[in-house]
Amino acid sequence: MYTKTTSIIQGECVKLPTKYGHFMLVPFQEKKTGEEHIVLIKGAVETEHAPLVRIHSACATGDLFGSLKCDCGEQLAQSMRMIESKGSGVIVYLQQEGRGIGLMNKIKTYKLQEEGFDTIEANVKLGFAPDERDYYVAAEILNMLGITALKLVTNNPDKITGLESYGIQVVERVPIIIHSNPFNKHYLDTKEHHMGHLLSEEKPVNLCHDH
Ligand SMILES: Nc1nc2c(ncn2[C@@H]2O[C@H](COP(=O)(O)OP(=O)(O)OP(=O)(O)O)[C@@H](O)[C@H]2O)c(=O)[nH]1
Ligand SMILES: [Zn+2]
Repeated sequence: MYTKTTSIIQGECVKLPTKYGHFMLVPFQEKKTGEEHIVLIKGAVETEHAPLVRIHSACATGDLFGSLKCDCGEQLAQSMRMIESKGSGVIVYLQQEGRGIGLMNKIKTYKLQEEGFDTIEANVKLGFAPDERDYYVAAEILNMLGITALKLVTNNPDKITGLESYGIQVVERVPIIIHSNPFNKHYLDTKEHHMGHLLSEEKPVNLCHDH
């Protein structure tokens, strides 16, 4: 169960004008590991009941270089556009490269994928679970921002259960519609059919009518 022991340091809050809109940026650092995470905030989210939030796991290849092998870069851009057009929301950018296995290992999985393994098989072949992520740090950051309920921008049900296991209430899932390309089609099919990602629905799903 989530406890309020703070294992994270919050840094200075500064303005970050971007091509998607104007945000405030706050860095966070885990005390134990030194790992750094980035939060972008738009609007007075601490006063909203359930602000729009995107929890995004780092993907250097997709987010920085525009790789077509995954949907990460486009999901991040769409989330920022969504928050900008709503006028408020939060991006929590977590250092969880390669679904938590790190860059070196993710690239090893890419090598295995070039040899014909899918994204799950490649992780397992290296001795990892298909997804090694945990959302404790995300929950802690959200708590520090005064956010205990939110609308989550995601297609991944594991993120919802992961956050809820640490006491964050996900009142709605807001899907991100991504169109596949020849380089990520197999990856997206695997996410949809073997990892439970909800890639075909188009409407926001209200998960919580009675709270
Ligand atoms: N191990 C591994 N990680 C990958 C691969 N392709 C992308 N990733 C990582 O997968 C993660 C995707 O992060 P997100 O986009 O936040 O999460 P998601 O599980 O796709 O869920 P939503 O985007 O919220 O729908 C990032 O950490 C990427 O680095 C791959 O083939 N193997
Ligand atoms: Zn990616």
